[in-house]
Amino acid sequence: MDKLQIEGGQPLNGEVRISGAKNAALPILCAALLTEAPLQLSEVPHLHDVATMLKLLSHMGVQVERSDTHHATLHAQHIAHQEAPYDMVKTMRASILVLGPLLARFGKARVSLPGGCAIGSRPVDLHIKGLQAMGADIHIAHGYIEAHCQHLPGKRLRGARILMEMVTVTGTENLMMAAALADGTTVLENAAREPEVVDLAECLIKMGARIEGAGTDVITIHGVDALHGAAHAIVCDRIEAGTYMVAAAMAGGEVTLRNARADLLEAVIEKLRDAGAQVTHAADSITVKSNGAMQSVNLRTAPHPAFPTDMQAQFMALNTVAKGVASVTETIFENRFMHVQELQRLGAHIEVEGHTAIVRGVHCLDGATVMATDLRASACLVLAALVARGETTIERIYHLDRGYERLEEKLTALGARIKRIH
Ligand SMILES: CC(=O)N[C@H]1[C@@H](OP(=O)(O)OP(=O)(O)OC[C@H]2O[C@@H](n3ccc(=O)[nH]c3=O)[C@H](O)[C@@H]2O)O[C@H](CO)[C@@H](O)[C@@H]1O
Ligand SMILES: C=C(OP(=O)(O)O)C(=O)O
Repeated sequence: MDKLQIEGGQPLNGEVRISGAKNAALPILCAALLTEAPLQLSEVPHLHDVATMLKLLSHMGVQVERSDTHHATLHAQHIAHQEAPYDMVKTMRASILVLGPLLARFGKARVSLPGGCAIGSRPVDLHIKGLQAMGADIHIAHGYIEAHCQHLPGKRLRGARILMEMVTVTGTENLMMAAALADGTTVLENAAREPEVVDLAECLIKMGARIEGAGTDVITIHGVDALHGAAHAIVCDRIEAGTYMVAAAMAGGEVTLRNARADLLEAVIEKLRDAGAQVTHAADSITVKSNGAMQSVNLRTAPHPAFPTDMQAQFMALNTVAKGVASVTETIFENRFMHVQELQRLGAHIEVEGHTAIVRGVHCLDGATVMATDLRASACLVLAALVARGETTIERIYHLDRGYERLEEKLTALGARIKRIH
């Protein structure tokens, strides 16, 4: 299994190009299932999760053509199986995103239940309830969600008003895709406002969907009979961008992110400024300048546009070496403090009380061997290692490859001493 070895203490300087967003690419790849015409995608990030999704879609019969690593054309003309098997779903929860499109276009779907993961139990009950409100007949058998709408007129889902009791990102995306081909109008209330939901809506609109309100908490979808092909560039990854911004703030130096949008990162930029970093931006770039001396920042995760849970672990790393005491509260996932124990191995002072971690900044962290447990926990350990004294070895880095494209190459170009050991 690959490991990362990082020699801490180098400032970061230069430019880094941010890739397309994993969390936008995954639903948009599934949107290809909604049409028999080709969907041409650019800015597709080169990530393990994207490869897994393409494997799942190919298994169903989608033809995938790659002209290079960042372009993919998906053609879902002939779908042989409307099924997502356990072996594929268990490695990537976002596989649940095939459920809405399959049911909407083919009137049936069989998708393995995703089950829990390191950060929490992550049920999909709201995806199921929403599809049931649209008339689908759904039951769970042998660990699979078995859904059909053969009994409905035209074997089509029907539009419905759906009030989602919690804000769910993939739940909103699944229902928006299903509603795009439903008979009548669907109104999603308490919808997720994340930029990745907006990017999916923009792609669906290019494919002929009639969607209003994406980016607000009420999304209205007027179902159409069929969607057509389109070309779409995936929005930049705000979480990858945020991770490099925290790296620059902690390590000190001046880093410019290209293909990055400050308007998608307002809560993160505000916290970085509170911590003492200088952040400036242009239309599609962000620059972070820092002398490496950070102040502690309190934070509380919540749905967009508030502070994202996917940046919580990275800011925990920042707080471990900042001046003062910070409280970090996680409100989205029940078990997203797996990095705390590993940060403690590097000398961090952190106490966890329920959903809040109290972090007392220390003068310096010391390199050690640590283990990555999930995607953002892994990123947090990389950030801590960049400023720790001596060498840190991070084991189980396959989690990082799910969500960060060429991480060690990008950091090396900025001046970090980091290498992958196979
Ligand atoms: C592929 C993708 O886009 N992943 C992101 C997506 O995950 P994902 O879409 O899985 O996360 P959700 O927004 O659905 O989860 C939010 C909360 O709602 C709960 N919930 C969700 C659905 C449901 O049917 N029932 C239920 O109780 C979850 O357990 C969690 O506590 O949004 C999360 C929250 O911003 C991010 O951390 C993930 O990076
Ligand atoms: C939790 C994450 O992803 P996923 O929902 O794909 O597990 C993440 O991107 O931080």
